[in-house]
Amino acid sequence: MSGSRSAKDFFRPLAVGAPTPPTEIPARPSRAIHFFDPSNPKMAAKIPDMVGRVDVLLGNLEDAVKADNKLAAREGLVRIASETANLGGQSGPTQLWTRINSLDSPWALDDLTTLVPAIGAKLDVIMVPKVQGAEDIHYVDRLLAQLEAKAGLDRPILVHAILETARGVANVEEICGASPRMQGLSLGPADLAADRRMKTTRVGGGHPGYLVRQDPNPDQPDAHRPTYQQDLWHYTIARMVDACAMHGIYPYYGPFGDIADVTACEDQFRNAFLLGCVGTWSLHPKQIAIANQVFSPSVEDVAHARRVVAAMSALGGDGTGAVMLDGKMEDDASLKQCLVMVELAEQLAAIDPELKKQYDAIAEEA
Ligand SMILES: CC(=O)SCCNC(=O)CCNC(=O)[C@H](O)C(C)(C)COP(=O)(O)OP(=O)(O)OC[C@H]1O[C@@H](n2cnc3c(N)ncnc32)[C@H](O)[C@@H]1OP(=O)(O)O
Ligand SMILES: O=CC(=O)O
Ligand SMILES: [Mg+2]
Repeated sequence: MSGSRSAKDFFRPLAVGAPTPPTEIPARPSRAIHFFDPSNPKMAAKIPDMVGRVDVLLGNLEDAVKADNKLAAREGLVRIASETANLGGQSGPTQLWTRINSLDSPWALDDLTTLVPAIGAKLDVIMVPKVQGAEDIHYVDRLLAQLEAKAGLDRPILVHAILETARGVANVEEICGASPRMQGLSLGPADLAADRRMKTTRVGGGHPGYLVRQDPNPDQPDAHRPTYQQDLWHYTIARMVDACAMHGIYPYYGPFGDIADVTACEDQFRNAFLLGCVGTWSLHPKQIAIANQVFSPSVEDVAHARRVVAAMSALGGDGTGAVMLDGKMEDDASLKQCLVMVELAEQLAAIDPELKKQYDAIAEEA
């Protein structure tokens, strides 16, 4: 919770007539947040067909959009949101998000004052880049409340922060708790690497130089010593996951810029999934399928999780006690992990008919 507001005020609207802030952030499937540049006619043309096939479509207005195209991107997003059926809003199969320009840029204010009146009812989440601390969220929070009140919106637009500065990482817990609108965090490995003065030149992913080497064998000092590449982003993602879990919001991996390396992309996404992230960014259409697959629990894991839930239910259903399953001890702690899997599988099955078929098939086999 914000340090500057009392508990009773935290969930009051920040402007007269603005919608009431949410007390809980719903767990809507968001395995892939697919980025597109609304000023790029080829990308824009593909958006209607992507509705229903990707969990989130994000009209990007920030980095990767040329300065000369900033206005066209903003206007393009308004047009796409207005003309595309079933996109955004609470009931659509595909959420509509945007990434506005950074708050110190010449464009951020116009991004918000244009988008909220024009397409506020369809916009689910606004992603704010380069968030440094709670003060950035407080600024967006108040401005959104004013704009929502003026536009007569009845549902608050949620806010998502990109963690991509050293100060942002240092302030991660206060950013997550700065507003009841906070929906989640994404890792921004490219800007974060630059801000930290890391010696990398990539957009996310690993680096072959970041490794540990096996100790020498005293009996064979000249023998080959294998090396093991380490994950540059483990520390930051782990901090994000804890900060988000503590505040009841959702962590995401960010961009993986090596579009051609689908194998390493899948590995990076899976590390984030296993650590607790709920989704990732997709920069190119071919990353959508990778994200959807990685951020959906496997049928084997869901089958196992259901067996643990059934075994613990047979014990009385209150979570107490322990059972042996396939030689392994299961108790309340493993039951809770299994419930995370089962609940996620149910949420995804509700929006993904192909996945539903796979999960249903294993239920019938069991
Ligand atoms: C560090 C950060 O901030 S990351 C976030 C910001 N970056 C982005 O948002 C990048 C978004 N993606 C892109 O700009 C592009 O995918 C690029 C530049 C990486 C590659 O683009 P291309 O060289 O055109 O890729 P490619 O030729 O494989 O594209 C195939 C088709 O998919 C389209 N396409 C490519 N990316 C996308 C996308 N993100 N959404 C929709 N369509 C896309 C292309 O327009 C092309 O269409 P066509 O068949 O009608 O010609
Ligand atoms: O915006 C994303 C990043 O990695 O920087
Ligand atoms: Mg960035």
